[in-house]
Amino acid sequence: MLQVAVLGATGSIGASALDVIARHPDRLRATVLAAGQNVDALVALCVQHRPRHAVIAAADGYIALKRGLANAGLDTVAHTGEDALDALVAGDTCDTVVAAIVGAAGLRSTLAAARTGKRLLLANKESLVLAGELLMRTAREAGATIVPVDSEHNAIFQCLPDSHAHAGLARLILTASGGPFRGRSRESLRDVTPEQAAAHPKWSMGLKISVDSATLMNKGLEVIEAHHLFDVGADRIDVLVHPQSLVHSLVEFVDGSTLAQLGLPDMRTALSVGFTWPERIASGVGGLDLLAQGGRLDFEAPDVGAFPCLRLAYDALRAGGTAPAVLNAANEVAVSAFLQRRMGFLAIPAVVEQTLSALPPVSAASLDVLGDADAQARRIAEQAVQHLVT
Ligand SMILES: NC(=O)C1=CN([C@@H]2O[C@H](COP(=O)(O)OP(=O)(O)OC[C@H]3O[C@@H](n4cnc5c(N)ncnc54)[C@H](OP(=O)(O)O)[C@@H]3O)[C@@H](O)[C@H]2O)C=CC1
Ligand SMILES: CC(=O)[C@@H](O)[C@H](O)COP(=O)(O)O
Ligand SMILES: [Mn+2]
Repeated sequence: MLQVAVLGATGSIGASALDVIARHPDRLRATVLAAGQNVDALVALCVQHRPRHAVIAAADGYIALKRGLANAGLDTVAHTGEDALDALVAGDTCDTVVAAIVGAAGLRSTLAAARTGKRLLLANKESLVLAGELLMRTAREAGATIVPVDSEHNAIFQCLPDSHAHAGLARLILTASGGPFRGRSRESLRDVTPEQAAAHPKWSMGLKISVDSATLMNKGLEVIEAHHLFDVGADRIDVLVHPQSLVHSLVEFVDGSTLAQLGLPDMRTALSVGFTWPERIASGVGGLDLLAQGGRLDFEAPDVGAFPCLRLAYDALRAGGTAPAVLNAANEVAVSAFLQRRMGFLAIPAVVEQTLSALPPVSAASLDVLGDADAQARRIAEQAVQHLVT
């Protein structure tokens, strides 16, 4: 029986992970559920899944969580704070961790899982963008198994089963849906609303990643994520827009073969792979009927003129050091300001670019250096937001 900690349980990935877990009561059990601030949703999940521990990040939610669990007649133990979460992730109530907290807030618990050699189903791409070398080294040294569950990286993972395949690798091709604004000019995006930006054409996801998909920053973060996961340089990672979102990514080999993984756009497939790979279990996702899906697979080049975030991410990866951490932090500030209607959609790449220019990269030697870069970038990006709106 795999004992699973689901971090970000109240989110979109959390829901998909818990759906797969509930389908396999003989093999999978949710023992730890963690969320940010949504106490009611966390208690409801505890009623359904009966974990041993529930963690709410926001300290002011602790009493309500404790009371909610008691009122529901559960013996689930309530916790709050990052130290408590780290201890649970590292402890023996779980052997498998679904890392699905959104943003840099997920780094600490992701690292705690890696440090203690757990099976890590990694959705929280920001932790790899921020501290990829450190996270991969930590996992390697501790013997942790990282299974990427970001759909593109999960596809590549399935196409690269062993070191022989890796040795013959020519390039990775990440597919992108193009987001809700595919085909539009840069100027036409000036007044788009958060609702329009968050309306992803193919995937049902949290707000932050949906906006990232609309700017193509999601694909930029994924290029950096792929670099760390598969140890491939920026020059051998390409992006291809594929509006049907049925081909989840491709791997080209030196002999001219290209392998791809296809399936309906539903994260339960990638999560199922993560739980039991190399064995496959039912995920609840049906098979892919290509004719029913329209009978065609289209591909086009990304438009980096209209969507400069993709170029900024490649630049940050090539610059190295703390640049990806700065890119990530500035993007988190900018997306949040856009969602709060403090600035327009086109200001997102502007804030990221200004922050990157203000903070030249230094060697990302330690977690402290990366933490400082993240904090400085957030301050500078916030100033840029204020400057843009005044
Ligand atoms: N959704 C998807 O299909 C995909 C998502 N991903 C990645 O997975 C991650 C999660 O995405 P998604 O599920 O869409 O996001 P959601 O916004 O739907 O969910 C985010 C989750 O993180 C929790 N959370 C936020 N801040 C904290 C914190 N400080 N401590 C603990 N928990 C916190 C939220 O809790 P609360 O509800 O209480 O606020 C919620 O459970 C992101 O990194 C995203 O890029 C990758 C590929 C696909
Ligand atoms: C489901 C998933 O993995 C997302 O990251 C998805 O890829 C977003 O779609 P875009 O291709 O539009 O960024
Ligand atoms: Mn993805």
